Amino acid sequence: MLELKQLHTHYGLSHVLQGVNITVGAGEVVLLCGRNGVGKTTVIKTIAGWVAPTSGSIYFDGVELNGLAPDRICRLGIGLVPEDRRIFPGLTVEENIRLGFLQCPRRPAAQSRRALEQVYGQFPRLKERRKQMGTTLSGGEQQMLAIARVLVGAPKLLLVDEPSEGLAPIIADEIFAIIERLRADGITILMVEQNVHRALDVSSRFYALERGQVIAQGNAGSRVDRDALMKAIAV
Ligand SMILES: Nc1ncnc2c1ncn2[C@@H]1O[C@H](COP(=O)(O)OP(=O)(O)OP(=O)(O)O)[C@@H](O)[C@H]1O
Repeated sequence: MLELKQLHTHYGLSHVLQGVNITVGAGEVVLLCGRNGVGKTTVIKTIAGWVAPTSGSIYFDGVELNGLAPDRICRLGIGLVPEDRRIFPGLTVEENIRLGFLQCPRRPAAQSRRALEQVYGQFPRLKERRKQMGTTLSGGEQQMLAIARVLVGAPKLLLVDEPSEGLAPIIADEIFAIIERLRADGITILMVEQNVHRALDVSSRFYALERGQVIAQGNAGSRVDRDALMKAIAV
């Protein structure tokens, strides 16, 4: 579904991605991990078109994404849940979710009510709190809201950046359970996560980055591959 080939990205003179090769197959949850500042978020932002690559290519369902604007990439079926969640102040939970239709209108307007009911089915807590201001939700609920807002756009591929960041372990577990459910629903996910042990339990495969390059990759279900990963990133 997604293929990054020899991807290089710079911020000015800083050469952040140095030839990254990553593939994500339909229905997989792929974990991208590594130490702070190695370029994980930059991979996600480059795929979503927020940052332009200097060279290399990105193919999504056979379409080359390089040079496309973020809204075009979104319409092709790639949804990004950013690290900072970006809940809009002054808007209720439901209004925040509805922004997902505007941000990425892949669904005909007639289907939006159904899409809303569908995400409320997946996130009953958001339904209960639909009239509450989005910014007054707890951290875990705000993460759910950020995911729900992208899901109403019916993405084929979900990019999720550090979903458990700043959450208590028990709340982080809820978020990982959501990732697991989305995977069971057939949604393809590329996830950046620092909580490697927990993230591996809901992933199919993993890649580890170091200084802008892939230094380890393997199957999340393989004990040998997991041990090699832990050695490579020393967690
Ligand atoms: N807009 C920017 N301008 C200049 N440098 C940047 C910019 N964004 C990120 N960087 C730098 O690029 C490098 C990679 O950053 P990136 O956010 O991709 O890393 P990361 O692996 O996601 O880190 P973390 O785990 O801390 O979120 C870092 O050295 C960072 O300081």
